[in-house]
Amino acid sequence: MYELRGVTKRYTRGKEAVVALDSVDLAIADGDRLVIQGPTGGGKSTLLQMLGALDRPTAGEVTLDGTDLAKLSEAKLTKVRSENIGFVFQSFNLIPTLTAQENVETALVPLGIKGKDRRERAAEALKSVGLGERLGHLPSEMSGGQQQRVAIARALVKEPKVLLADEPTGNLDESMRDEIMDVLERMWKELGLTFIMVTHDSSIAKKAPRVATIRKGRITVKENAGA
Ligand SMILES: Nc1ncnc2c1ncn2[C@@H]1O[C@H](COP(=O)(O)OP(=O)(O)OP(=O)(O)O)[C@@H](O)[C@H]1O
Repeated sequence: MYELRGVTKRYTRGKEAVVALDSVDLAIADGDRLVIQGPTGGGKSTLLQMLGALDRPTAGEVTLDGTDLAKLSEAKLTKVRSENIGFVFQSFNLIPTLTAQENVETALVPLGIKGKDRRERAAEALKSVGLGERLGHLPSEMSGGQQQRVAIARALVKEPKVLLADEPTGNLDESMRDEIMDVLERMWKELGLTFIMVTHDSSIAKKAPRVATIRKGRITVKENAGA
């Protein structure tokens, strides 16, 4: 479970200081599905970076299962990320010269999983997102929706506790958006993930059980009884 207490993130741009997060308190239980929305520049991506241990807060605590991420060394943070946290981004971030299977395998390299085991797990993950027939395809040989499914398989092949997604449907048209949301929702249910997603899309936010809105670095959270 995540617990954020008084999380503040300040960036300095020249002489100007920007408060991207302003004393954010937030608890996210294991297995929760949380959507983060808000106006551009409000602090959504910054919050996701704190949750993903990609950056440290200026002040406050970000604890994951009781460990304060801000206090860990870089080496320990890398370990937490590679074992426990899967990331999916708007721009799929696949390696263009690697096949779908090889892209997924990259997530298992830091865990020391080798050879046949790695190939089998990557193939299995691609099958679970409906790409069992596309293992040998390069990103350039796949549609946007298929590339995002490879990215989802790469995020989930290591069986993380947490999946963080930053605008995962932002580069996709409406039909692919629905397809990707269906895959993400199915994975959340099947794998018991804690799933946290930033989106501008209000139709996605309407279906989420819990929605956090961030404006000017301040957070409000609403339960969505109908979802
Ligand atoms: N590395 C950085 N250096 C300086 N300022 C930054 C940096 N990253 C973000 N900011 C600033 O922090 C504030 C919050 O940015 P953030 O990217 O978290 O917002 P966002 O809600 O994700 O916006 P968007 O919807 O446009 O992606 C903005 O004012 C932004 O300009």
